[in-house]
Amino acid sequence: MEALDYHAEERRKAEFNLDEMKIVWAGSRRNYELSDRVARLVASDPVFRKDNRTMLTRKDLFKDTLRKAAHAWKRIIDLRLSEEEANMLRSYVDQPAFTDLHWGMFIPAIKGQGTSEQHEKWLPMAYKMQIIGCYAQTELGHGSNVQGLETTATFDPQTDEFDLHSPTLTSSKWWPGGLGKVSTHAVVYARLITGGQDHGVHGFIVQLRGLDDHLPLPGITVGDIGMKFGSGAYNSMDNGLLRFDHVRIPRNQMLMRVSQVTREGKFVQSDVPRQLVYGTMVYVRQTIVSDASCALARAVCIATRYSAVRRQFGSQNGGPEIQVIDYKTQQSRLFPLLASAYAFRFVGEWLKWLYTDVTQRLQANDFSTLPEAHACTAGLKSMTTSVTADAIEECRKLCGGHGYLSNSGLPELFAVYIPTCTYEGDNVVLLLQVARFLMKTVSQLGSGKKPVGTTAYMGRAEHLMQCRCEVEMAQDWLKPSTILEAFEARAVRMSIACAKSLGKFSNPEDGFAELSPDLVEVAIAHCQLIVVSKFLEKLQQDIPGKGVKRQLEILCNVYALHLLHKHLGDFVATGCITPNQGALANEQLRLLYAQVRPNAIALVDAFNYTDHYLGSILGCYDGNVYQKLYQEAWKDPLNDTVVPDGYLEYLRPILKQHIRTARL
Ligand SMILES: CCCCCCCCCCCCCCC/C=C/C(=O)SCCNC(=O)CCNC(=O)[C@H](O)C(C)(C)COP(=O)(O)OP(=O)(O)OC[C@H]1O[C@@H](n2cnc3c(N)ncnc32)[C@H](O)[C@@H]1OP(=O)(O)O
Ligand SMILES: Cc1cc2nc3c(=O)[nH]c(=O)nc-3n(C[C@H](O)[C@H](O)[C@H](O)COP(=O)(O)OP(=O)(O)OC[C@H]3O[C@@H](n4cnc5c(N)ncnc54)[C@H](O)[C@@H]3O)c2cc1C
Repeated sequence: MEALDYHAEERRKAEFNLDEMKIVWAGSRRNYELSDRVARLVASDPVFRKDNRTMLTRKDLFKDTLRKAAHAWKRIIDLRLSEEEANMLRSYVDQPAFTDLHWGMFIPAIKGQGTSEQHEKWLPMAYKMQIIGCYAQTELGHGSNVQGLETTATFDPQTDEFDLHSPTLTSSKWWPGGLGKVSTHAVVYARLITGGQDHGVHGFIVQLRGLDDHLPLPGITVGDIGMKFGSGAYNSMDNGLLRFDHVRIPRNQMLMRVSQVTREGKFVQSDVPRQLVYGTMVYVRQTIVSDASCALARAVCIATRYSAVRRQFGSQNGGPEIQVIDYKTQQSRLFPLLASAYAFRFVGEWLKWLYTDVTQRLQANDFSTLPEAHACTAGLKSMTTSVTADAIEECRKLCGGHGYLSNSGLPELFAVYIPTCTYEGDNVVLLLQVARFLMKTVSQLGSGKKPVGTTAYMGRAEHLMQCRCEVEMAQDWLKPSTILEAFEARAVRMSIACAKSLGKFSNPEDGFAELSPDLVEVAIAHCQLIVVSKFLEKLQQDIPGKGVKRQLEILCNVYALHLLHKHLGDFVATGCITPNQGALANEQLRLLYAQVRPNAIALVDAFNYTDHYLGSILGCYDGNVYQKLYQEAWKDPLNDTVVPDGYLEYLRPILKQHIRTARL
């Protein structure tokens, strides 16, 4: 018997080839096939079940995470999965674990900052998981200000060793994932001291626990920092604390690609810029942008499918009520998020390319694009994660009361997702880095140095400062060049206005501090321009499949025009558009929502998420929401007994007292 599909009618309405859209979303046919196969593999494996994890105690959740990680590793070995497939498998297991840090930061830190001898020694053990590592940078007293870290690594020429020490309480390492209970090793960031001189923060490979007994090595105090936000969620991770009491490590465990310490204790700074010590963060920030599109797509998929099932008001002659997805307010809240998921997907693809390019250049000692890579990864990480975190909460509200149920999947997704706005760099701190980069670019405009890459538009500042938007009718807003010019003009005008205001301060740092809220806005305008322009560039490509390109054009316009509507104040205040042109953009936006509507379910089907990965009754593929909610309610442990525990001690005495009082 064919399973019932409550979304069948919605799926029939789609005006594009879904299979081709799935390939666009995955990036290529090969990616699609790999990811589809691995997602199904995980979904069909009972060990990877996750429907009960919010009910587990912290200890049980942690053990469950260890069990899943061990099983995942066994599957990876048994099936001889490639590195790419293994990464996919871990992400579909969908439970934050120490392995995220081992593969995602420990190994990349050694690869990026180690010498070839260090690669040869450490990477084979790490790849085989004979050692497990984490990334120990943040301290109790300092996270954002990396130069303010206090842990010291003092070179002792007598023994050819570094002495790792935590001189104060605030120098305790605090937060590193995987550190609390699992890691045998860490890349530790500490101030390098040789001959009494402080050379700033560098990375060191430090063994923390015995490989036979897992006990902390002498001089090391290590443990978990405690429960975090939400139930389940990020509590599967052992974020840890760590203190060193004069722990000795050999000299060759300092990561020495950027700087070296010789046998005599001489500090040698190579040609490589010191910022490469921050390279692992740049790598991870880049991956976070692609992950943002996945998390956003997940929330949007749940809210869209549920909005098509849910009906409220408007029944005519006893007929069905209106699907909430047909309310214009629902569409105006939901469809921009759907469009943002696609937009972040494409900018993530582009950022991956940029990162690969900069890595190849660095290997050839070309450091010219490093500032641009830093600004793009910092800015886009910040913008996409802030939008996604807010969007997950918006999707919860879009699902009404049932969105607040744990089994909607949204509370846990929110709890797991929100720290991305903080880790790998607080989002405001990162936007201020982008603003610095933009102010530097503006200050060089008259010097003959042509801005390149994502700031190339600033080279056309003269035109962009005085151009007038030519929109006369709503449909004029559909011209890519019109949209692009409006976003470029807004970004350049905001940058130049801020640069002028900065110029009024005698001390530029004072000016930067004073104007920082405006500078953050400037950075956001620049990042939004990057996302819009990369979406438009994507549309220049040959995109096969009936109606696929057309749908992407609609989504691109929704993305750009909803931003224009949201930030109308910026656009109008900088004189890029008139208030009337703003109103026309809004009119066009409403027309676009009507075009998205029949395709909405198919557009979220294109994410190709299994029900296992989505983990949401509201978002399940077949839309059989009510029956599943009803069945699920009875599985709650509170319903194991008809009369709850505690009735006799606490409820009955009150009730009885009530009866006595009533009798009086
Ligand atoms: C429902 C279930 C779902 C389950 C999902 C499961 C999956 C979960 C996966 C989770 C895995 C992810 C785990 C994440 C773990 C998190 C890890 C961390 O957080 S690690 C710690 C991260 N820490 C930070 O990011 C710290 C932020 N601070 C900094 O980066 C820096 O201190 C600073 C950039 C803010 C300032 O640095 P400073 O040296 O003081 O720089 P200046 O401002 O003085 O700038 C000097 C100069 O350098 C340039 N610069 C700065 N940074 C970089 C860089 N990274 N690359 C290149 N250049 C850089 C800067 O622009 C300046 O340039 P100049 O030309 O001189 O102006
Ligand atoms: C779940 C999670 C996992 C983590 N995993 C790791 C890990 O594996 N390894 C690791 O080393 N670290 C890890 N961290 C730590 C993380 O990287 C830091 O918390 C992060 O970099 C922010 O630093 P902070 O906590 O010092 O925030 P703070 O800098 O103290 O921020 C507090 C507030 O001050 C503001 N602020 C700070 N500086 C400025 C400024 N210059 N201008 C304006 N405003 C400012 C911020 O915007 C924020 O509002 C993790 C954190 C979390 C939450």
